[in-house]
Amino acid sequence: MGKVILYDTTLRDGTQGEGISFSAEDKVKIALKLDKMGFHYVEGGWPGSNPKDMEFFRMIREYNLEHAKITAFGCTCKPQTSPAEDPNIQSILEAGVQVATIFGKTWDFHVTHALKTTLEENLKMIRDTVKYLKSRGLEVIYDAEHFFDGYKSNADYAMKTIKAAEEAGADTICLCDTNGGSMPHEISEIVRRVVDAVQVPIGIHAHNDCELAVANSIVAVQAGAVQVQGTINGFGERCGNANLCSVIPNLVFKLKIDCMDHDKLQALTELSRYVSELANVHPDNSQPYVGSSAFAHKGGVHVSALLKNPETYEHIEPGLVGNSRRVLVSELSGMSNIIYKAEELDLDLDMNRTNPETKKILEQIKYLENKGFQFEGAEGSFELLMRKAFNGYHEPFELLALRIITEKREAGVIYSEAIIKLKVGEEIVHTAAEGNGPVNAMDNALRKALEVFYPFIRDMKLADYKVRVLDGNAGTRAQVRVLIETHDKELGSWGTVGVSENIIEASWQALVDSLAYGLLKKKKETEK
Ligand SMILES: CC(=O)SCCNC(=O)CCNC(=O)[C@H](O)C(C)(C)COP(=O)(O)OP(=O)(O)OC[C@H]1O[C@@H](n2cnc3c(N)ncnc32)[C@H](O)[C@@H]1OP(=O)(O)O
Ligand SMILES: CC(=O)C(=O)O
Repeated sequence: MGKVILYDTTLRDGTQGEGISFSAEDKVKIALKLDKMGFHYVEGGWPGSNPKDMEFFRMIREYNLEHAKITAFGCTCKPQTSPAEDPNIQSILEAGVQVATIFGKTWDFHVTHALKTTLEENLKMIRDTVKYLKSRGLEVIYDAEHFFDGYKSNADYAMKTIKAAEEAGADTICLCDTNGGSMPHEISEIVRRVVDAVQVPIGIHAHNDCELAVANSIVAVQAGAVQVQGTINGFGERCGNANLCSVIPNLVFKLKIDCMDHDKLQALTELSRYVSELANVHPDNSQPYVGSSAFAHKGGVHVSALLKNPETYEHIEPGLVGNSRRVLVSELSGMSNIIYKAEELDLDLDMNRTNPETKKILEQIKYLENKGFQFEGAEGSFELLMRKAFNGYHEPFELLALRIITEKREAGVIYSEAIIKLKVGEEIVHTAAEGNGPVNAMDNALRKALEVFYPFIRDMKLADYKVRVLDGNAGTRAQVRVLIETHDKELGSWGTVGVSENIIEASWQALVDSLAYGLLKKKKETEK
């Protein structure tokens, strides 16, 4: 198998996914990234749909792209009209692109029930539209909407529609599994028949309604398709499109098909997270290849083998797609997890299987996890725990007393104040601070007391604060887990955890670890 052309439709079909929207500026940023990665086509949007998509086409013209051709999307002209008078087609010309992607109807049922026209008229619409855009000097990709459903319903008519596109001069015909309901064996067989019957290159555009969009894209390529359409992170209408973050490494590493340079593929994880960030959606941790759990190892048996050879539990080397290996520490850990983690964190601790402290700390982790702690997202608390167990750690401060008052005053305003007494070295600090709630007041008071000794904690910002009720049936008596993420410009981000039946106590534990770990990181940084 030779080369496969990558066609990204994140900016068009991707934005048809629920909750996904990009500004014109963000679309430009994504298009530039895709270009840099070596994507061959970037579908920028439907210029006839909305002013933002048209604005994208105006903005992207200012850039000289290295690899990608920008395509503008639209449908065939309306029944009984000509493309020259169809505003949707005219907007494609206005977009100033060199490539138009036009979708047309394949399925007889859609022609009669959605377009409400005749089968003959639909063929004319396809022919006229493709011919018109070709006559205006554009490369034309013809997306055969519902091709597989159409083929199953009336193969003869489905073939006539793509023949009409071919005869009118379409440069590529892309077969769409629009409703995402086809099985791999159907895709494979139908693509093979089409490839034998037409001369133009064939593409595949698969939706994920049966969780098969990636598999269907792969079998289509094996059956002769040479273009794959899909989106970053699988964003798209309903259940999404074929996820190119999976399709591409599958093609390159599993089928040895040339579609992206290996050095560019190393930016795939970053691309995936960048697109999620701009879409303002949380990255899907369990995404194959690029998710943060894709190479995260939790079970003790796995980690033990991994230490001997990573290939025992990894199908590829994570760095090939720019991802990295992670070892999680939890109640499912064995000593291998602890030893691996200590090495990864570069802890100068004498940690090995024969050292009884290693076993003790493993037991302590299991005990704490059983109580509701979770160290997977709290590497700060985990490292402090290990350091405390190995005796080389001195707490940077000690709590002597804490009092929090919450008062509801006139006009419904809630007010909180925390009064705190700490021992820092040999000194006693006694201070108070207000906040918009008890946790905020406690945070402010703790920082106020410590800033005198450690001024750099001003730069450590609370980036995230999550509370999870652990036993919902206990109502307001329930145990809660607080996870805090702290960020510092210089030191990066770290997570800490606290668990208690009292939300203030759980927050206190996580807050104390957050600052104590920040101080430890700072100390390590200055000693470097
Ligand atoms: C399979 C796909 O994902 S295709 C892409 C789908 N994406 C989108 O729909 C997002 C962008 N769409 C839009 O902004 C709007 O739908 C527009 C601007 C394109 C059209 O808006 P309106 O003119 O108000 O039409 P509306 O959205 O209500 O209906 C779609 C029309 O397109 C027609 N149509 C659908 N497919 C085709 C086709 N291949 N060729 C020609 N006309 C088509 C429908 O029959 C319908 O026309 P009708 O109102 O005369 O029945
Ligand atoms: C064209 C397209 O997006 C589809 O048929 O799914």
